[in-house]
Amino acid sequence: MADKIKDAKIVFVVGGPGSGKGTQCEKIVAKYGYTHLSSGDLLRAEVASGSERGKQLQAIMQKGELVPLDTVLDMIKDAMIAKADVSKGYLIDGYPREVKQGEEFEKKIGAPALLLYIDAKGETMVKRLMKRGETSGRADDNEETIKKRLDLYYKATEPVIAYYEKRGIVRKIDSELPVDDVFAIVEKAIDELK
Ligand SMILES: Nc1ncnc2c1ncn2[C@H]1C[C@H](O)[C@@H](COP(=O)(O)OP(=O)(O)O)O1
Ligand SMILES: [Mg+2]
Repeated sequence: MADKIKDAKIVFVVGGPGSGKGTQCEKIVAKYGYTHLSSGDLLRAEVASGSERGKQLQAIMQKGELVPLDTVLDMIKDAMIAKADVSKGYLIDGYPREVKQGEEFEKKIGAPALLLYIDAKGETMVKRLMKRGETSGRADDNEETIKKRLDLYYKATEPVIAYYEKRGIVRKIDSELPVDDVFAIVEKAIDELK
């Protein structure tokens, strides 16, 4: 079953909370026809379903912690397989959150062709998240949880970037710029893939 997605282009989209991953992914989908899979959105959908698993996930996410690796990976894999016939490529947004998650992804699914590192300053991310929190309805867009998410990002996720830098597939994107200027840099990185 995983054979179907073995040859697909896989792009990891990594960056801190509020750095602009979702914003850029939306634009990539519109221009390139990629499938956007946000691990956070998949998890929040599970929470919204009201299932028992959803309730456990909500408790973890509300604390700003990482949910168990196998749970996220299974959800991503199922979503990838569901789109295998129509997808030009996959944007894996918000995953891997830690090096171990990247290793498991490659074992069970495949290797990424590119890692887009969406880079913004800590203070910029906090500002954007506080603003997003006014309308997002996300339980984790509040000051206390934002701080925890940022700490965890620096501790667990930045090593992910270093790990893939050694493989030469990281493209760092300056996400301090206005959205369209950020996208101009993103486009170059995607175009190089062809
Ligand atoms: N380059 C940019 N300039 C200004 N605001 C931006 C931006 N990119 C994203 N935003 C806004 C949109 C959202 O309200 C908020 C967080 O963006 P997001 O795409 O939801 O981030 P992420 O998915 O990385 O958490 O910041
Ligand atoms: Mg997002």
